[in-house]
Amino acid sequence: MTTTQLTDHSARSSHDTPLLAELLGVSKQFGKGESAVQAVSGLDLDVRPGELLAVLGPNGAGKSTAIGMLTGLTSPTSGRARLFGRAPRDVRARRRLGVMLQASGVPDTLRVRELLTEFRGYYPAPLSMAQVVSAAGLDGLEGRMFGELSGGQQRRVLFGIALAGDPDLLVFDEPTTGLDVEARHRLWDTLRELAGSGRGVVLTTHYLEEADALADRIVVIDHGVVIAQGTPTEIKALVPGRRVRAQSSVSVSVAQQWPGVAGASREGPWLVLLVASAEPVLRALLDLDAAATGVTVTEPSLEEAFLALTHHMEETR
Ligand SMILES: Nc1ncnc2c1ncn2[C@@H]1O[C@H](COP(=O)(O)OP(=O)(O)OP(=O)(O)O)[C@@H](O)[C@H]1O
Repeated sequence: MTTTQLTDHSARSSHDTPLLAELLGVSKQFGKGESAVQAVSGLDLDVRPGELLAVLGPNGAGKSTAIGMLTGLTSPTSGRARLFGRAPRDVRARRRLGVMLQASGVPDTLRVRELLTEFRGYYPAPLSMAQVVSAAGLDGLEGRMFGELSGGQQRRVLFGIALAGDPDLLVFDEPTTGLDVEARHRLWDTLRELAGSGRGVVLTTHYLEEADALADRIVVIDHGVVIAQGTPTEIKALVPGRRVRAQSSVSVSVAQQWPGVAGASREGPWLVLLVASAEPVLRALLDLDAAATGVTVTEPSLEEAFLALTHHMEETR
């Protein structure tokens, strides 16, 4: 996945629609009665040209379901999905969309070149074979059968398939899962290039690091609803600023009552707190337990910050 000469789409996208795709109060229920699962509840989402949008959330949050409704794979139980101002299943909208899903359904016995030729054939103005091969990092793999490729190579082919039609909007469901560090960073470069050329790019990810490194905007979904959205800086500002660790006999339930404590846990003798601001918490800790030792204050990892955000929302819901 190297830098390639992708066509500029900025003029193309913005003249006909300010939003490439939109979910308006969509809900999705799978099954009925006791076994019903409410995967998504009243969710709003929009994607603009030239924007890289990361949809973040824990397992089962509703990310894939939301993406499925945006791309016409699934119909909402209620609410409305629009793709280029049309119903997502309208072929005129679908022609401008490229999707890379987690599961492929691609026949193992087809060769990479055949696959790309077939998918390019579905679109009125596809990228050239050379552009797809270069953008997806498939040089040298064109003659290989899909089923004989490694997991990471197969992901790259799926990426190439998503790009084949030269779409205005690209949707990737966990595109970097299974890629090694180098391949992941190369894919990031290509995703940046795609958004930089005026296309809209939506990706779901579990990796905060990835969303932080790439996204113009992050939407955090949990239990089928949007619990936060904004730039990476805005999202990080929503979550607690410090991690306080101390050997202390103070219980987790007592510490949770202190102002600004968003998360508290115990690791053996250690009390671990995620806090908005360290000073008042340190004061409360030492007031209650003058014998507390080994006190440290550090930046929380993004993982901890994210868990605190989703957990906090759960408690206040
Ligand atoms: N076809 C289906 N039939 C029944 N339940 C489903 C179906 N698809 C999804 N679900 C349920 O809907 C909820 C949301 O699933 P979804 O796949 O959208 O989550 P996700 O955020 O993409 O998760 P992950 O990160 O694990 O991929 C889950 O509880 C899941 O079990």
